[in-house]
Amino acid sequence: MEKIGVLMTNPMFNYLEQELSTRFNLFKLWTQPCKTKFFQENSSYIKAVVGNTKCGADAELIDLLPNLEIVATYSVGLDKIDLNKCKDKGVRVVNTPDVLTDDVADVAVGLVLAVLRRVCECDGFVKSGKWKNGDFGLGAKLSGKSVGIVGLGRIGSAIAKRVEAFGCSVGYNCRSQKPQANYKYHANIVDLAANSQILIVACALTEETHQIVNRKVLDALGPNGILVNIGRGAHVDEPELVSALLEGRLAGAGLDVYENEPEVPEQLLGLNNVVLLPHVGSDTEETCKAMADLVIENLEAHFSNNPLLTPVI
Ligand SMILES: O=CC(=O)O
Repeated sequence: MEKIGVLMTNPMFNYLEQELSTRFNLFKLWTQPCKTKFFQENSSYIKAVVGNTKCGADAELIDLLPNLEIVATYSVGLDKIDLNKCKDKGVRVVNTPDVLTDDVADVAVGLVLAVLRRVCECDGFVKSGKWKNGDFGLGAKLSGKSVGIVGLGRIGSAIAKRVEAFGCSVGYNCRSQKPQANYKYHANIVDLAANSQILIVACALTEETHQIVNRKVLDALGPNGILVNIGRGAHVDEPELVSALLEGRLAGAGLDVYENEPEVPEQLLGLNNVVLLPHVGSDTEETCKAMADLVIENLEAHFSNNPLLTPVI
């Protein structure tokens, strides 16, 4: 029987690429020298798209694929998929929730500690031999601080659990209050920021959450406040974040995500009170394998007419 056509939008984890190519007729979009010719010749064979946080399935791609049945993203975030278009066209959508929750929450706490305890600066201090000339300065304490979490979904809740273990008080902002959550709910993010020493962004990127962290929020967090973002770069008004840091209206930031990855605002590169990661929240061997397996299992379930494991649509 002819193998089902699957289009991968850009390079991902090698294991995923290999496993897909043993099961499906795998087309790698990034290897095609002429996209127009590629789609003219192959679009009718493609029944599935595998995307990720860099490139998913926008309206243009979906329209180019008349026999598309399913979009599987190798990510929990859905912001690179035109969900309305998928709904209209009856295209199923799956993502990789749960398996990455712990890793992303770990990175959020790692960023908080790295900023407060100046871990990267300390590392540079020792490696450059400066320690021989005198002691390193002081950091700030995490235990007992107030932490505000924007988005109390799977990842936000995992972060809350972790910072609770540090003796922190937890508040959160979400579209609606979570009846099960034992944390203080703030219907307004400015309110949450005003009552937090550390603000952690952990929500999904949607129209409503685009630049949810704006100047007002940063000013409410204040000159002793720390911002950590493990959601999406577009959650934060980046120029406002840069100004707040440069003008001392914010104490520091820990970022794993940026609006135009892999571009990072130039001014952030020279700041000691900022810790920058290259969008690696879920990038561990264990979790990437689990995410890849979930993509494959979802596709296999779909093409065998079995229920999807992690359906979005
Ligand atoms: O950013 C990572 C993801 O959405 O999985």
